[in-house]
Amino acid sequence: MIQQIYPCVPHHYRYELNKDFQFAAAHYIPDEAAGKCARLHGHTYFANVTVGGDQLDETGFLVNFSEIKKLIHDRFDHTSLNEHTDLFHERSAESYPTTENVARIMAELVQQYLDNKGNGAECLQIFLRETPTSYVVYRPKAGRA
Ligand SMILES: Nc1nc2c(c(=O)[nH]1)N=C([C@H](O)[C@H](O)COP(=O)(O)OP(=O)(O)OP(=O)(O)O)CN2
Ligand SMILES: [Zn+2]
Repeated sequence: MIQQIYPCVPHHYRYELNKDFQFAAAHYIPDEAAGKCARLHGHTYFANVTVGGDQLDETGFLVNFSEIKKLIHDRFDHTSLNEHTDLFHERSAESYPTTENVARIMAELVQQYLDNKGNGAECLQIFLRETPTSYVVYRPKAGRA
């Protein structure tokens, strides 16, 4: 089972939920500067999604753990990230499937789901490990005034 200490995100919500899961995916970074990563290769990504909120739903959930996993896992597992052209493309570096961009897009997908759910929950952090030695932490609200 995935067991790891993740960085804490500061917030004032009463509830904080975390969901760990993994997915296997291929990708390449479409830029020669990426070196060996410009060639198609694969990873088992390990993800931790952090959601905060004050209001539970009628089931007593902030959000169903399994829905958080499904949102990302069902979409990306055993796929090539570069083929998700609705999310990733080669026209700008902000849309290359780098760990940073994958983490940000995961946060956006989770937040869209939470917005539709309607109990004010918020995606606070994505921890995304691409290799045993490389990971990114993305916090949607960090850097805002
Ligand atoms: N800032 C980023 N740097 C790199 C990314 C990235 O997404 N963001 N991606 C890659 C490659 O895709 C690669 O899969 C990961 O690179 P790296 O950590 O160098 O992988 P190694 O397993 O070779 O690492 P070692 O610790 O040297 O074994 C590259 N950079
Ligand atoms: Zn890679």
